[in-house]
Amino acid sequence: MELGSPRPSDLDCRPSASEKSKRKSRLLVSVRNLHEAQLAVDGGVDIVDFKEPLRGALAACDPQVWSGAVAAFAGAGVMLSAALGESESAMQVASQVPAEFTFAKAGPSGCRSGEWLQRLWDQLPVPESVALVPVAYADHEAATTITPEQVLDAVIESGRSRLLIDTFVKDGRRLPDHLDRQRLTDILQKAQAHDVWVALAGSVRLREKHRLEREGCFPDCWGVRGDVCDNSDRCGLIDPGKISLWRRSCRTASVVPCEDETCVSVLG
Ligand SMILES: O=C[C@H](O)COP(=O)(O)O
Repeated sequence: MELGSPRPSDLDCRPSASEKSKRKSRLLVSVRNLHEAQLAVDGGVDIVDFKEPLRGALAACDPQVWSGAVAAFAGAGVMLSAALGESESAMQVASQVPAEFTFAKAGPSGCRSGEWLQRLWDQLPVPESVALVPVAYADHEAATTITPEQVLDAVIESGRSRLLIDTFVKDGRRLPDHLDRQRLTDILQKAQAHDVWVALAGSVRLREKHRLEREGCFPDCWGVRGDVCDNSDRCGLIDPGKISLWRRSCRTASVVPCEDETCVSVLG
């Protein structure tokens, strides 16, 4: 069953065995410096995303790290991404994103309407070659902004083609604590119907990825930081072994072939 087609029941929403093999997602890992970026590249991630976890959900790294990344990884077969921070700080650093980067992500904090957000996206001075990735927060109230559904509508209305859903407050609560399966699948279905590429993030653990996939949530990309760090501390050190587990999960089976959490936890 394609995500854009009607779903007769929750049970039918689960993909068949043949569909499972087609469900592969990109893997984005957020790093804070070039050393961590090298670990991510060595671990085979698709997108290396630069952000400083100590300063918030989507805080930018020093632009010197961005230029160092171009020198180190251009031609390494990996896409580079920059977190720009929230609306106002994003405006200040957007023009410094290297043209060699593939993506730049801007947070919606304080933007209280779709029009407001669209104005922000239009005004951000990212280089033309860099795709702006609008961000929605699952816990939007904490960021004084609109819901992920409303952000998706603004993305569609503005003719943009990407959306990252993340969490604003990193307090242990995770994406599914704010957005239930029904809302997530509805968002993904609508996005797919409008050719919008969606990345899901927000303190997601590997076992939750597996569970969400069993429930029919198949984003184009999964974004992680905390779950690939020692002790799942997003400000801690990156663990290459955890990157491998995520990479294997994203590149091979999107859905683990069992239903119980014990089995999932072996993989996750
Ligand atoms: O863009 C994705 C985020 O970096 C995810 O970070 P997190 O897993 O610590 O919430």
